[in-house]
Amino acid sequence: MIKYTAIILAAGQGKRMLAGRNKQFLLIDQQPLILHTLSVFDADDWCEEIVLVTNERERSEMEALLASSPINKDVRLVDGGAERQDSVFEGLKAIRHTELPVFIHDGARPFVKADRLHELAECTSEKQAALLAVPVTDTIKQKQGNHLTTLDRKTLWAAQTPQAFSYPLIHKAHQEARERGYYGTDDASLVEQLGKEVAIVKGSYDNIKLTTPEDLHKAESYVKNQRERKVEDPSMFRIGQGFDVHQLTEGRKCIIGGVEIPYEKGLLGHSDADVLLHTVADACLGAIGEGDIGKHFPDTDAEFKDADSGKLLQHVWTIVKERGYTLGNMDCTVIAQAPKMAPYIEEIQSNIARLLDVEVGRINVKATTTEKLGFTGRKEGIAAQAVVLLQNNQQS
Ligand SMILES: Nc1ccn([C@@H]2O[C@H](COP(=O)(O)OP(=O)(O)OP(=O)(O)O)[C@@H](O)[C@H]2O)c(=O)n1
Ligand SMILES: C[C@](O)(CO)[C@H](O)COP(=O)(O)O
Repeated sequence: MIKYTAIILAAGQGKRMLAGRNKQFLLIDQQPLILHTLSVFDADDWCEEIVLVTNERERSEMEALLASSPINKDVRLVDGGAERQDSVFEGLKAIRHTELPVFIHDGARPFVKADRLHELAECTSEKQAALLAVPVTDTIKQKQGNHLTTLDRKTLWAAQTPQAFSYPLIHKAHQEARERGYYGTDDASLVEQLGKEVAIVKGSYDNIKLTTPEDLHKAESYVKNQRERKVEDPSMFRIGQGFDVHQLTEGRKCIIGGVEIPYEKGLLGHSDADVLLHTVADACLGAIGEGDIGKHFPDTDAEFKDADSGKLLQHVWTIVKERGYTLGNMDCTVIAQAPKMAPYIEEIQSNIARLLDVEVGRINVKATTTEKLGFTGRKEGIAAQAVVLLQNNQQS
């Protein structure tokens, strides 16, 4: 667990929302926007300190809102400034745990998820500066006069928040920007101005900033959709199954269950094509109702080209754990005419146990041929199946 502090910005006016008042107080699913945002950080054990930057004129209203809210953590209020950047600086001055990485987050982004916060914390503790961002999906044109230029979409990322930094670095970046009279539209840009690298942690397209009235409608339907998907009384156990196939081809490695198996052919795929770890990840996602790995790691995304499937499985497992589940047990079958799997089964079981940080006794891996029948029998490909049983600890 990497502890962090959070500055939540709510001192704007929300002019583009056209609501005649600061959008932070507008209701989404009968709860003010700012409470949705604060509750994410309130629920996150990694978050050690919260500073809420508010508008001087709205301070008493905000205090009253917090007093009657279900937020448990102590939320320290400070008055913001004229521009977002001024508000961040006021927030920075109020932070007490300056030894921890500081997250700067728009109060107007209520849908950021704990798994993104944790990946950001891990990245920041290593790299000093990081932000959540998503690849741009539209084609972006730059207009200068009447002249249009089309930018190379492959290089473009849409910046989100939180943006996270070591405290001394972001304090220095803000201090120097103030001295130069530079105003950026985000905090990472101030660090970029110092010539320092800022790392990207992939965010989610759901992490929208509520800016215009249309965003309010999107937020309402997002919350409604989340509520409908939520199982109010999650059962003690959830079961999931996975199935995957990869083609055997020359010139590729044959990696199964994280073990590189010597064989004349290897498995073809966008990632390292580890058919068994993909199956296990799918079974885990299936058990928590989170779709499949295609949804989380699209094979159109260059980031996952030749990706280590062990890392993908660990990411999936973080999501499972954050939902409060642990592994009951898992049973997997590798369906391969060749290579012979028996010599590698124990190593594969240990590998999966290590990736999930569980006892190896909870993992069973077996292998079968299909008696030379079908595509596996003809050695054209390898298939794998898995079932997992998850146990909900929050219930017990
Ligand atoms: N002086 C400011 C301006 C903005 N913010 C905060 O920064 C976040 C992102 O800004 P934006 O979405 O632009 O919010 P507003 O400034 O409120 O909106 P608008 O620009 O439409 O007036 C918001 O949570 C907003 O409350 C702030 O704390 N202090
Ligand atoms: C910080 C930010 O949310 C990243 O996308 C964005 O730049 C804030 O801009 P705004 O003009 O204050 O909405």
